[in-house]
Amino acid sequence: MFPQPTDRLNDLNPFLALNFEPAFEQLGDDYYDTVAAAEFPRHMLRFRNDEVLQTLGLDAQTVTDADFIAVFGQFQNRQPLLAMRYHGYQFGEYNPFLGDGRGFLYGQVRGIDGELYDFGTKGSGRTPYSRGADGRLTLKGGVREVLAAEMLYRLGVRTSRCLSLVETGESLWRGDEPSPTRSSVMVRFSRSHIRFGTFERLHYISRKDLIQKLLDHVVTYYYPHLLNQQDAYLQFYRELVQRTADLTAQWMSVGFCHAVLNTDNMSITGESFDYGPYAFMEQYDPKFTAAYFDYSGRYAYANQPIACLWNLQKLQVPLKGLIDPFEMEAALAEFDRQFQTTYRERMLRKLGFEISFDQVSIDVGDELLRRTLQLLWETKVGYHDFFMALRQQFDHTWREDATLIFNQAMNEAPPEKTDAVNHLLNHWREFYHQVLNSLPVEEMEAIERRLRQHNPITVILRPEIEAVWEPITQEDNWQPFYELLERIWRSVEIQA
Ligand SMILES: Nc1ncnc2c1ncn2[C@@H]1O[C@H](COP(=O)(O)OP(=O)(O)OP(=O)(O)O)[C@@H](O)[C@H]1O
Ligand SMILES: [Mg+2]
Repeated sequence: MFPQPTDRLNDLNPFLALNFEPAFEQLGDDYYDTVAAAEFPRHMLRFRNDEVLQTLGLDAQTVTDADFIAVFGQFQNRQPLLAMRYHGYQFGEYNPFLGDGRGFLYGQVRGIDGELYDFGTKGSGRTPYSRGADGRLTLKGGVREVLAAEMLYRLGVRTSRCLSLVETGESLWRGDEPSPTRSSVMVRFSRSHIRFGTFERLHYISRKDLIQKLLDHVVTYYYPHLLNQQDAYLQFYRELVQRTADLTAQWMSVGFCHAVLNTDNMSITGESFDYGPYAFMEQYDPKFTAAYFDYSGRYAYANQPIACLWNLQKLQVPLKGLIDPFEMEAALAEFDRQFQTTYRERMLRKLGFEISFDQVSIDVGDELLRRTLQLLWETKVGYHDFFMALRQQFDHTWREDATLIFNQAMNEAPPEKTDAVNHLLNHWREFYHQVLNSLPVEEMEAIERRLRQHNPITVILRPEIEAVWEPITQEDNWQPFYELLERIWRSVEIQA
């Protein structure tokens, strides 16, 4: 049933014919260990990301499933495979025993956009950093990461994506999944796997020379516009602060809780990756915590900005021999403003509006946002349900008559809450009505369009994910998973 790898020669397998650029490899072996991939008993391609193939300049029609398996399941004909070395702060504690313990950097290539990308594996076998663990990824873990990355990508979050997921035919034992459970190997397509923790390790081993070399590498490959500029290192840090603040705002606006914001899961490109125990929150709840082992709520939904800020502050330690610490602090002080600006902008788009001098002012926008969050909090209406309802029910008549706003929704609050809820809702309606009326009538179309672009009609709350996992685990039925992916891809209208 499953295609098996053929003997296509290197130059016939489109992946092996790509022009690999050994950027990280050229840094030298202070930064990685050369490792071998595990040999798996079986290879079943469960997911291939044909959209990513486009970024690679490949025509999906010419890439067979067997090509995927040969390269991203069997790891044929490619060396060296590099287990990257890194440390990290995990839940606030420094851990010097990390590193790619179940993955490696398979290779790096330029996309047709001119950017350098990593193929990084997860679940590809043991390495010197496996610490007694099996080096494997559960199939469910792989499925969850595919879904998160595709959903976030669609919602305009700067994220890595999964290029492939191959089921590998082994039985794994895990404390957090009914075991034995199935195994997989995933290949991630990412801007970079250099983590904050990659720098932290070099500081820990007191190698300022290696820190500088890595910093030069990061600027050259990921911040090339800063090359030859004065203070390029400081500007890199400043831009990373900005990108990370933007990323945090992107997560928050889409109701996403990453759950494991350790410094080994923070990319120096400001891209989001490593989707383990993440969750999209059902109802607006600042304290919502996704990882069952996060007892203190350190990485709760609303703590994400402070957690990322803390991580950026920790990154100053390895950088401080090369960048003025006062300047870094000043750059970090911009985090909050950047976060607020992006969060406000994204949330107002979800409400249909654009902040600008001839549209909605910052003050009005902030007031609308405050009232919206209060309404969500008090009514406990689903976070995504609310915005989905806004998208689906929005009508031009709302501009004429405030009582028509949401007249089909949110009448289902528990009886004891009805009065308070109605009161809040009425206030919200009036304010929304006022904002609509402050704009020219021609804006109504644009508002409708924004609502379609920023509010997904499909979300992947835990029940949705479990609903596709059940048929896979019960009867090896992958259809619901593929259907969910289709719905994710169609969940928002793509901006022209
Ligand atoms: N099953 C495993 N076998 C070996 N090492 C593991 C395993 N699971 C996790 N690790 C190691 O534990 C640390 C934290 O793992 P985490 O769950 O954050 O994901 P990951 O494996 O790091 O992958 P990535 O961060 O690239 O998504 C890493 O050093 C990782 O390599
Ligand atoms: Mg990780």
